[in-house]
This record gives sequence, structure tokens and C-alpha cells, in this order.
Amino acid sequence: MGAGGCCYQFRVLLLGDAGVGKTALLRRYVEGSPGAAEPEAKSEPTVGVEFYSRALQLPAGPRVKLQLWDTAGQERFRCITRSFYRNVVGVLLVYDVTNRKSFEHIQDWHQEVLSTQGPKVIFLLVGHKSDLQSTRCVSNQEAEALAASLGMAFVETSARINCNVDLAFDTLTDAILQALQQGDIKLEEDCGGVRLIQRAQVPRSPSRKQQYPGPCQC
Ligand SMILES: Nc1nc2c(ncn2[C@@H]2O[C@H](COP(=O)(O)OP(=O)(O)OP(=O)(O)O)[C@@H](O)[C@H]2O)c(=O)[nH]1
Repeated sequence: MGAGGCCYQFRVLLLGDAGVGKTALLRRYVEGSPGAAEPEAKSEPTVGVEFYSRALQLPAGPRVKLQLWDTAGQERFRCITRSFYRNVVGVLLVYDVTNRKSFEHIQDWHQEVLSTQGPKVIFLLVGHKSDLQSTRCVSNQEAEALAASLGMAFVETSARINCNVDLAFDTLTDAILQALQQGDIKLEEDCGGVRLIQRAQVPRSPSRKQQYPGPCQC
């Protein structure tokens, strides 16, 4: 697919407790490249939802535009963030490897999406801040076991040292594409998580960030 000036658009959401590093991970993915300055040491908590995008050419052939929604982890924004669960095809469930509670809450985040969206979502478990080895309290093995029990892949990342950031998004994108090719998920015409769009709509710049005005612009 991807012929005739079209490419896929996948809507992807990042979910996880406040402060686990969702914004830093996303900003590293859309703005950072090896050698780029590391993300700011302190960042402001996300208010509601912010929107980023990045276009990529998959080795398997098609071009894909990822529409990436960064959500606030704070409980007081839950009403807003919940309204974005619908119409996504992929979710990165992010915890902080130095924060045990954020790992324990992963099943709650997973369940919240399933209860809203049903099983047509591809998940990836992300253990973030892997640079903080001395204060780590969630092992790689137990996270792998959780991911396997929930039927998803697992990647450890660090925005600080730019470790596995592209790998995380590539892994999720590949899994979505595979599910699409196998007919497990379907192209939708309006507000679906997967759409075919004209190539002219794909931004030339690899990154952009917007305040998203509402749950659906279709
Ligand atoms: N050591 C380390 N710190 C990180 C990393 N990524 C983010 N941080 C720090 O973690 C803190 C929280 O990061 P954010 O990206 O704002 O976290 P968030 O999950 O978006 O938080 P909310 O918007 O409140 O949901 C900041 O102080 C970041 O600098 C990382 O890879 N390694």
C-alpha cells in the first residue's frame, strides 16, 4: 500500500502516570536525533492533551504519518484524556523504571482503554528512564512478563540518553501495519485510528506540536 500518492495515518496515544516521561519521550522522537541536545531537565506537566506528528518510511514499503497524542498523567485531567481513547489504533503504555507505582498502574491504563475502545488497539509497554540504573526498581524480566501476559511487546527507553526511542515507535508502527495486513484492524473513512491520506497532506518537516482543540477534527 502507499501507492498512488497515498500513505497511512495512524493515531497513537501515550498513556501513563504523571511524570513518567511521556512528553520527553515524544519530544525526543519528533525533535531529537542522535547528537541533538538532551531534553530539558525539568518540564512542565502536560495540560490535557498535546498533539505531535511525524512521517516515516517503513522498510516494509508504505509511508506512514503518525499522529501522536501526548496525554496528561495527572488525575485532574482524566476527563479530557479519556475522550481521546476512542479512535486510536495504537497506545504506548509508559511507566518509569524507577517508580514502582507507575508500573503497577499499567494494568489500570490498559483496562481503561479496552473498556472504551474494545480490542482493536495495538499496545506497546514502555519502561522509560532506563538511564537511571542505580535507582531502578522494576526489572526488565518482570516487565517482559507483564507485557507477555497482556499480549504486547515491551521496550525500555531513555529520552535523556536517546536510547531505543525510535525503536519503540517503530515497533508499535510495525505491529499496527501487520495487524492491518492480516485484517485484524481495518481502514476507516472518517475518524478512525487508521486512514489513507493523500501524500500532499504529510508534513515535510519531521515534527510539529500543536495544542489539540478537541477530541476529533474530522
Ligand atoms: N533521567 C531521565 N529523566 C527523564 C527522562 N525522560 C523524562 N525525564 C524527566 O522526568 C520528568 C517528567 O517528564 P515529563 O516528560 O514531563 O513526564 P510526563 O509523563 O509527560 O508528565 P505529565 O505531563 O505530568 O503526565 C522531567 O523532569 C523530565 O526531565 C529520561 O529518559 N531519563
